[in-house]
Amino acid sequence: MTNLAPAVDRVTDRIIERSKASRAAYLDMVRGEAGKHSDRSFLSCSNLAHGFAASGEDKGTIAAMKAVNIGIVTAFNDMLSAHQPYGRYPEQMKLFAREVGATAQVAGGVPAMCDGVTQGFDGMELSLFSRDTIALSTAVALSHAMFDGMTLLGICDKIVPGLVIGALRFGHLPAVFIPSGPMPSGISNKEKQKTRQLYAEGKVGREELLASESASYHSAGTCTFYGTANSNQMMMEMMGLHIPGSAFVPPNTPLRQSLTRAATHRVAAMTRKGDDYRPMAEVVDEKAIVNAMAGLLATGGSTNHAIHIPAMARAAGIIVDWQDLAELSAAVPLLTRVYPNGSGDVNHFHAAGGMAWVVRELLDAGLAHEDVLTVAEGGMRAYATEPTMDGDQLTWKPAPETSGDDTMLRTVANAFQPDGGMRLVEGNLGRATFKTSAVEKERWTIEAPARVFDTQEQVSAAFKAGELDKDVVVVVRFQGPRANGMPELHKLTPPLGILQDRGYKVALVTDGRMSGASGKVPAAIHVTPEALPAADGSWGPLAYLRDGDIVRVCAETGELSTSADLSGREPAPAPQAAVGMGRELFAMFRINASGAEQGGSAMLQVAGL
Ligand SMILES: O=C(O)[C@H](O)[C@@H](O)[C@H](O)[C@H](O)COP(=O)(O)O
Ligand code: SF4
Repeated sequence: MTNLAPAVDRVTDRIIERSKASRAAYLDMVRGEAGKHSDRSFLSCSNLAHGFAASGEDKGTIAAMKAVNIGIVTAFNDMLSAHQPYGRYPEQMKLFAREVGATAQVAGGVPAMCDGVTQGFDGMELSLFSRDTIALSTAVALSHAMFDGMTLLGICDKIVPGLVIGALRFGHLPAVFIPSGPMPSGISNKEKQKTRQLYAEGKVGREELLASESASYHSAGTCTFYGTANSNQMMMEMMGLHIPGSAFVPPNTPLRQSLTRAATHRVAAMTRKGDDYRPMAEVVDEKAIVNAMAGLLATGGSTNHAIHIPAMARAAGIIVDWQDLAELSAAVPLLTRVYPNGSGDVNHFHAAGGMAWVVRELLDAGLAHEDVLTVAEGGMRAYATEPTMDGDQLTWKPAPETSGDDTMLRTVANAFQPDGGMRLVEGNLGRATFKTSAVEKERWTIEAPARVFDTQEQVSAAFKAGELDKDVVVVVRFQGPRANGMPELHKLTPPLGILQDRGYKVALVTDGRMSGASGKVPAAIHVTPEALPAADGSWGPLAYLRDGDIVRVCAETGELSTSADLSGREPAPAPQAAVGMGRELFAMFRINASGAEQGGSAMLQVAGL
């Protein structure tokens, strides 16, 4: 085993030390649950009868209490192309479970928002808190306590983080996450972006735009850009919660079905009923969280994980912050360029060597922990292999020795950037995330007069009126968790990209989020503290900014500041909380939300996690 890189060792030790009390409390809770609820023997006859009444041919097996019963938590719906294949999974998984003398039941469903459907509209203001809604729904499903193990069916943005958070609170059970795979590649992302910019300039109409979008997002499976959904799949590999190499195998293929079968069999083999008990609580430890961060940085993954990783970690009693991420980013090189960080998509990435390549490179360079418990036998090294069919047998082969495409996938020794895709920028405007992997290096430093907006619609109107045709730092505030649920402002990418293409120096500064698919335009996002006043009445610095203030964003020096003297200024009036599209129902999530760096969660904050 390779010696760990000093930064990985240092950050891991710091996280372990910082988390000592909270991690011990978490593991005590889990051990207590394992004693009380690790199978259904504590349930009453009436509870049990209700629990297996509709289980058909599995009833006798479940009632006999001897066989493993697997709980399936599913995020199936027709809205997410990535989740649509899940509709048929439970029936298949019941067959697979019976193959090993086990049973499976759908414990419950969880909601799933497609950020692509809600992007740019009111529904996007529910997106971040849909993660916690998913965690709560996962707990409701598993609270039936009929299960010896659990399988989680979810892929996209807030769904995997929500499932991880919810399942961790049942961490006495073994867990395997089961993806469905990316859709076949459509038109190139560059073509898609070009048509979008032409539409934003009024040079093509909705008909051409819809044709282009539909040629990109064209069938079942995960969208193929490397956004939050596919960053989730990378993380599940890095955390050892997938069957190795499951992340990017296409849907509706024999290999995909074999991986789903293997996942079902694997959960059945890891319960307390057998001799290889692997509770999720022990798989997701500090080293697994560091491995997830290392994978995120090495692949230029979604900035949303600067928020979700702290939240998932807290659910396991582990406290991480943006300084941890920044120090790892300085040590973990960028090994991949997948759109929006390059031109190829996840199908090309998978074909070029994929996650097996990334894991091998990170392990061999000591940039990820090898001595971790995973759901696979063989620990983290097993994830440096890729699954394939040998006849009808599922088998694994080592990652390729040479990259299938070195414009997309490289070794540590020949990385695209010596550091990871994400930087911390901070100063008198707060702390923020800056994704360097998707922005040309000459745009990492922008200093220009600010134009300050309270909504993304105001930005679009100013763009259309030609008011932004100059060097400008576009500030969009009151977009934080407590203000309006911290929506993604991804619709700003085309107009700001046009300004950039016109030769202007442009940057975005916001307490909101961007899509994992956002790129091209330098952006300091997740600004914390957010503009809206905290519970103690203190306003975030963005609330005091005015048009014309000089703002400097610099990913090289890690700076986010203004030369304006904000002292003595009155804050801008905060917008009223919106109603409609269900947003009023999420007021309790907004009022109690923690800052983005702590995970942006009312649920975790109020639970004291
Ligand atoms: O974080 C993400 O990855 C995004 O939320 C993504 O899931 C969303 O669907 C984008 O909006 C897709 O990009 P387009 O909107 O450009 O299609
Ligand atoms: S990747 Fe984004 S747009 Fe695609 S299905 Fe998932 S949530 Fe929807």
